[in-house]
This record gives sequence, structure tokens and C-alpha cells, in this order.
Amino acid sequence: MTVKVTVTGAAGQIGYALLFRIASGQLLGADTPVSLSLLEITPALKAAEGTAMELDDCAFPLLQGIEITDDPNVAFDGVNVALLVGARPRTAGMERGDLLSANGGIFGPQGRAINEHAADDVRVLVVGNPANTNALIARSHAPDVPADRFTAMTRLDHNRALSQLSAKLQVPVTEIRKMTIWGNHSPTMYPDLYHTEVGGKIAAEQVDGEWLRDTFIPTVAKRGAAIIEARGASSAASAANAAIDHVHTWVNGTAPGDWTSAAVVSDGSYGVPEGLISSFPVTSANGQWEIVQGLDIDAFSRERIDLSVRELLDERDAVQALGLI
Ligand SMILES: NC(=O)c1ccc[n+]([C@@H]2O[C@H](COP(=O)([O-])OP(=O)(O)OC[C@H]3O[C@@H](n4cnc5c(N)ncnc54)[C@H](O)[C@@H]3O)[C@@H](O)[C@H]2O)c1
Ligand SMILES: O=C(O)C[C@H](O)C(=O)O
Repeated sequence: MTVKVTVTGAAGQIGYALLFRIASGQLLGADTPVSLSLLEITPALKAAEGTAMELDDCAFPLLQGIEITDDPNVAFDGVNVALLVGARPRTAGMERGDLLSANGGIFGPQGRAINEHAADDVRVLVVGNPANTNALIARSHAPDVPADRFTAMTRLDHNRALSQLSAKLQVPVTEIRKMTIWGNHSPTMYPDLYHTEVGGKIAAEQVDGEWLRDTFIPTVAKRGAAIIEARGASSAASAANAAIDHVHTWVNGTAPGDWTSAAVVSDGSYGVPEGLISSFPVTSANGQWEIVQGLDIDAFSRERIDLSVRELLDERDAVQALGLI
């Protein structure tokens, strides 16, 4: 059966890096036909049409159709996988409240449209920043969709952490298991090496504490800003790659003996208040995320998780005060 994948912000940089990979089968597998819905704001529809022409020109065997629209009710009609990429970026002079309001104006209506029109099995990944809180806004407008279908992306942070550790220990990324990103997709996120395994041994015991604290954690947490500084634009191909990884793992499952990171609705695990969309170590089986249970959290990790969760609570309070959730 053809799977409908909707990409918002389809004419943006991540959209351009993402759509061709979805159409080629990398999101859902080489046996799954897809139809694409490209949601954009009206002035960007022409650019989206250009991208659609290029998609046509690839003659992808799995691509069954392309729809281009500025109406969320059309874009999310019958959607199975919704990738919410388009968001309002912070511009000079913009207060935090203005940013949250502008994004509330996007993710509230999109959540409602998903609630009213999506397929029963819809899965939602929010990429557009502030991703965790945008996901919270969308979810709060979709009361009929099971809460666990709304997720936000921390897979890019997870992949960044794998790559940094692989370079430090001079091991292939394939030898690293059980990496974890906790909290918000923001510089407060906490990449945790205390449960990560390399060659069957805990990674934190294979690196010195100073590198872990003063190099690894800040490098991963501030990598998005470093890329903006270097490229003059935020990460696009790596963000698209992480979105592909997130959905692929969600649908196909995690490997035995491993887990990944995703921001999912908290059930209260690890003291993260219920309902917040926070990053956890997660496994996936039968198309459902499960938060990994029973990990020992030492004082160092506890402090960092709490800091990031505090930020999520502040964002939640701010959008609540603005009437956005
Ligand atoms: N979670 C992550 O790891 C991660 C990583 C990188 C980037 N991001 C975020 O992803 C978002 C997109 O990044 P980008 O580089 O593609 O930005 P971009 O500015 O190139 O593209 C964004 C697109 O969204 C569109 N858009 C705006 N409002 C819309 C709406 N209401 N409906 C549909 N489309 C809309 C714009 O017209 C634009 O084409 C940003 O918020 C960025 O900060 C997140
Ligand atoms: O867009 C940004 O602010 C950075 C982005 O979220 C990233 O992690 O690369």
C-alpha cells in the first residue's frame, strides 16, 4: 500500500535534502511505494513546484504522486508520516515570546489538521525549532491522535555524539551502542556516555572526565550553532539524514542490544514530568517507541537532565501562558 508522507517547509533547505531520499525509498524501505505531499506557505509554492519537477525528473520507481499545497487540511488528508520541518526562525530583535507565538500559529493549525484528517496510523516527527515545544503545541491540538505518535527530533544530536566519540576513541561508529541524548533539542541537551558501550565497555570509562565534560558535551550541544557559524545557514543534509534515521527506526525497530534517542511524550520516567516531549533513550518495536527503563542516573547526569527538563518546563509554561496549548 502507498504510504502518504507529508513534508512541511518542503521548499526549504532541509526539505530539499529530504524529499529525494524519501522518494528513493530510504525512509520506509525499497518495497514501500510513497506519495509525497509538499506543504508550503503561499509565496514558496513556486519553489516547491520546482522541487517537484526535479523529483519527477528522477523517475523514482517508488514515487506514486506529488501534491503541492498551502492548505494543511489538504496536506494532512490521509497522511501516514508527517514530517513537520517548516517553522518560524528567530530573527533579529525577536523576543522569545514572539518566536513561540509565531510557531504556535503554525503548529497549532497543523496539529488540528492532523487531528481531523490524518490516517489512523499517523506518525509525526517535528524537526522545526523549537522542536520539542512545537511538537507539544501540535500534540495539544490533536486530542484524538494517540499522544505517542508525536515526536521531536534529537537523532541529529545522537548522530553527532556518535561521530565525536568515534573520532575520540578511533573506533567505527558501528562499534558504539546505547548512546543517549536527554532533554531538549537545545544547547541544554545532555549527551550521556555513562550507559554508552564501546567494545562492550562503558564509554565514560574509556575517556578522561575533562574531555567528557569540557569538550564532548559542549561540542555536541553547540554543534548546531557551530554549523550556522561555518555555513551561514543551519544544518540541512545532516538534519534530513537524521529525520530519515528517526522514522526508519520508528517503523523498522532498533537493533537488538541497542537503543537510540528520540524526544517522545514522557510517561514520568526518570523524573521527567508526564506529558513533556523530552529526549530519552528509546527502543522501537512494532512501530512503537518505548523508553528504556531502569538506568542508574548518577548525580552528574541528574543535574544535567534536570537542567534541560527545566528549560522544557519553562517553554511549556510560556506557551501555556500565551494560550497556545
Ligand atoms: N531538530 C533538529 O535537529 C534541527 C536541525 C536543523 C534544523 N532544524 C530546524 O528545522 C527548521 C527548518 O530548517 P531549514 O533549514 O529547512 O529552514 P528554511 O528556512 O530553509 O526552510 C523552512 C521552510 O519552511 C517554510 N514554512 C514556513 N512556515 C510554514 C508553514 N506554516 N507551513 C509550511 N511551510 C512553512 C518556509 O517557507 C521555508 O521554505 C528550522 O526551524 C531549523 O531551526 C532542526
Ligand atoms: O537551526 C538551528 O538552530 C540549529 C539546528 O537545530 C541544529 O541542531 O543544527
